[in-house]
Amino acid sequence: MRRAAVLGSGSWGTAFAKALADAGTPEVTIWARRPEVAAAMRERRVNPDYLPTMWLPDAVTATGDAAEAIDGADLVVLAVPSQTLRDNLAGWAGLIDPDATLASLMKGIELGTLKRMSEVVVEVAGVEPERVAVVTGPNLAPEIAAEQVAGTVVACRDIRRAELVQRAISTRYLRPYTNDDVVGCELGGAVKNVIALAYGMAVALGFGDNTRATLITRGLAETARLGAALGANPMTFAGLAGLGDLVATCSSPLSRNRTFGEQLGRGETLEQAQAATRQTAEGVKSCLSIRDLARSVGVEMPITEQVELVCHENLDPLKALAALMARETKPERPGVPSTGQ
Ligand SMILES: NC(=O)c1ccc[n+]([C@@H]2O[C@H](COP(=O)([O-])OP(=O)(O)OC[C@H]3O[C@@H](n4cnc5c(N)ncnc54)[C@H](O)[C@@H]3O)[C@@H](O)[C@H]2O)c1
Ligand SMILES: O=P(O)(O)OC[C@H](O)CO
Repeated sequence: MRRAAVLGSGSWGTAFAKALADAGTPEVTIWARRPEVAAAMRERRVNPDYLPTMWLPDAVTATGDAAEAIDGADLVVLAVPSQTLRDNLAGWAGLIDPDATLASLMKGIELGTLKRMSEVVVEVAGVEPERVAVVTGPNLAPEIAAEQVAGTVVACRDIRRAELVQRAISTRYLRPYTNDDVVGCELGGAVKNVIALAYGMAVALGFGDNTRATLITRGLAETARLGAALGANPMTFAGLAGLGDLVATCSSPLSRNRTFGEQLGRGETLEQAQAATRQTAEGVKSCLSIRDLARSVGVEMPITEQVELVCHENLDPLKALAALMARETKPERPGVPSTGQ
């Protein structure tokens, strides 16, 4: 890649820009919604709001003008909150080079349309699905920013484009793998946020490692069931985009979703938890769209259903856990995704 635009200056967009530059992309321009954040990045060489301790490489600059960022970019990276993608991209679509690769970093499902982020990109930008890559995996931005070693996945229907993006972010601290299962990789990233909310609630309520392991394992089971119903390869969920990201997000106090779940578990209301959270905990909105998506294909997602009730119907998290334990008993059947287990 010669020139990359990173649209969104949150923690992941900023850390991803560093990875692109460290991997050898000569020009990386971050677009920030607030011009003062762009100015701070240009002048002070840090993103003061999101990653104040990470120095931006020389190849990275920032602007508040999306057209300036996108101009001439052969890689356009989308890193805004999922529910804002449609409106933002509508303003950017006409600026994107006809052969540019679009890479989505977002982990959510759109409310209302129930579309994955790459589907929104295809629809709004009017591009072929082969031009859209998804980058997802166990990638807590502060750890990548600190050059802590991690794997990630670049999923794309066109394996040549997946390899282009793979090369563009391959550094001594980030090891990308390609995958052609876009559906599975995206669902892994979106659903793990919801399971991490449940995990955070369990942590705050004082539950131990048995509870936590059960939530991770059954959370992965319902993710794989949804994936199988939507045409994903069930084995994707055993990889970095599935189990890897789920474990990282649930285990890490750096996770916004797990932290938000802990706040709910301590008895805070949705509004109180939102007021204390400056960054996006995608699972709070995506629990609604993922629940609806599962229902639309007749898949049971009991943890997701309970998380939605806690977040949006004020259900006591302890009652949500009790409801999960009171479900009808059944065989486990690991590795055999079906709709209703
Ligand atoms: N932070 C991470 O560790 C991480 C890692 C992997 C994936 N992701 C995913 O990447 C996406 C972006 O997350 P993030 O952590 O970089 O930042 P974020 O979600 O907290 O916010 C992204 C940026 O978008 C801006 N923003 C907020 N509302 C906006 C709007 N209406 N229009 C345009 N911009 C707006 C914010 O100011 C911020 O600069 C999310 O989908 C997230 O799940 C995050
Ligand atoms: O901070 P979270 O909960 O949005 O998680 C960040 C990343 O998705 C982890 O891979």
